[in-house]
Amino acid sequence: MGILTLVLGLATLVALRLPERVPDPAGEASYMDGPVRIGSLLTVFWGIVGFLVGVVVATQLAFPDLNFGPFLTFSRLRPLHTSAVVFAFGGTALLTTSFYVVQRTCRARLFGGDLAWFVFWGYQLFIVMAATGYLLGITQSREYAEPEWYVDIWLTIVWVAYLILFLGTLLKRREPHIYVANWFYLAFIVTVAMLHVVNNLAVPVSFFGSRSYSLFSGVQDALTQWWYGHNAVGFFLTAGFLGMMYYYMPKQAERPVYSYRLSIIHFWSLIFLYIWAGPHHLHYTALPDWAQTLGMVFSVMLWMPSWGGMINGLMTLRGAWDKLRTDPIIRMMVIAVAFYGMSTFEGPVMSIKSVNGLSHYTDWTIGHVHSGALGWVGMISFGAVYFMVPRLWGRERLYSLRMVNWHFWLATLGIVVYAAAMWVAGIMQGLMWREYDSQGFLVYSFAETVAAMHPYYLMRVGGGLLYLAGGLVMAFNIWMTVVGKVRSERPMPVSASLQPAA
Ligand code: HEM
Ligand code: HEM
Ligand SMILES: [Cu+2]
Repeated sequence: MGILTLVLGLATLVALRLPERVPDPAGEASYMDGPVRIGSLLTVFWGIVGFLVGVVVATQLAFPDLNFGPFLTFSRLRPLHTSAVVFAFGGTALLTTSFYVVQRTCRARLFGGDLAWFVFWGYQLFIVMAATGYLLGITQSREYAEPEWYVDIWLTIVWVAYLILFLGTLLKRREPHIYVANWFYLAFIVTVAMLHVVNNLAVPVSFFGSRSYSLFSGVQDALTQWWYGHNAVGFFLTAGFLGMMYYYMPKQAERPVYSYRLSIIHFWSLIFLYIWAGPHHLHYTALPDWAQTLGMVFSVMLWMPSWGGMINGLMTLRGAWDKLRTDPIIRMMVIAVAFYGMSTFEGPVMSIKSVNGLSHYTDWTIGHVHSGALGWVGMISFGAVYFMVPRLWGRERLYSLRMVNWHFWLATLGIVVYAAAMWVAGIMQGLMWREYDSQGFLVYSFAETVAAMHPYYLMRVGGGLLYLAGGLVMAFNIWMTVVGKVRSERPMPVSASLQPAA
């Protein structure tokens, strides 16, 4: 609350002292790209912060002595990691790209003038309030919704403003058609608003204290949390990023979307199915059996639209596959879509009750999370930033394409190491927990299964470091592009078949 007061106070002072604004010479005719520029840079910044904290928590799991209390224990740094990557990195990427995409596909300036600045900085303030709370030990202990009531109220205000901004821009569009990317962004904004409000219904203990009590209890509470948690994956980590895919992939490939009809089917089936699948997080709990089965069935059905979307993305490259050799940005987008396909195949498999009986509580889940997170969410965002930055600063091209290539390989290698280590660790863990001897006694104590994880946790630290290194290469490349440098380097190889005949 102190931070909120301080920031709002300072902002008021700045606003009061600001000289009379010179109206933008291009006025309504131009796009509002100020928040998009800062957002592109902050996406990179938050990415690196989030990956760094990820490497720290991964190292703490391998070496528990590295828990330095009370501020830097695993328990406080873990939500710092998840919020930094999902909400700070992913959220800033979503806000930024949605501002960019909606203006261009509607041929309209963002609605509401400075409203966009309020939404942008208001969201950044939310991130800072949430993160400082975690380190101080303030949490309502709901996964992916840890911030307490005072932060939740602030986010609600910002989010409603975001919805008004987005809808307003759609309404004043000068393009008869609403491009499909905007449907995905809109679904993301509307659903996240609903999820956020319901999941955070709580009564504060006092006006000046941070503590509150949830309106729900028992199994209803669990179901509310996982209705939220699962759809946070579906609408925050999936729908919004699909909006990105549907705009930036065709742009970078210079090809139209493979099938517009498929994209509409993809959209409606995805949003209809996702909302029912939450109970797959609560298999074999006190949740009624029918609800668990319902969650499982809808999860398995989700495989279809997910792959429809993946195929639509990949097939956009038809006739342009050679670009995979010459354009590392396209390569980044393709691997993103491939990981989207992989994690949306793995998810339905894990939602089957008998499989979940093995995978639940194990590192298999963590591997699944990160193939979606590092592979899909991370890579598609990197691709979008690489696409936007030269255009936003009026540069002819990025500082270095070869560095994009380095980033691509470092990140891909990092994901593969991370995911492979977690699959082996997770399945081993699950099998060790259920290993009985001929007399019916458990073969392994829990501590033994923890010790068996050590080598895999070390491998994960290695994978995380590679991914982080890729992020640093990107930060350097983006910065050099912004300051206007162009690296003199050999161009990326052109495939032999495309070489002009001598
Ligand atoms: C350098 C890269 C990264 C590393 C080393 C890393 C490491 C970790 C570690 C060690 C955990 C805790 C696992 C546990 O409690 O057993 C974790 C959890 C998590 N991470 Fe990451 N992470 C990275 C990047 C990301 C990214 C980019 C995202 C999302 C966009 C992400 C999303 C998550 C989520 C959602 C969880 C919670 C998973 C669960 O509770 O099932 N991580 N990460
Ligand atoms: C068709 C799509 C998908 C289905 C059906 C699905 C299904 C599942 C299942 C069954 C679990 C394990 C629940 C448990 O045992 O606790 C899970 C966990 C998770 N999945 Fe997925 N998944 C899908 C796609 C994705 C994607 C694309 C991402 C990321 C971008 C993702 C992120 C997560 C996260 C963060 C968790 C961990 C939740 C937690 O326990 O903290 N999922 N998913
Ligand atoms: Cu789920």
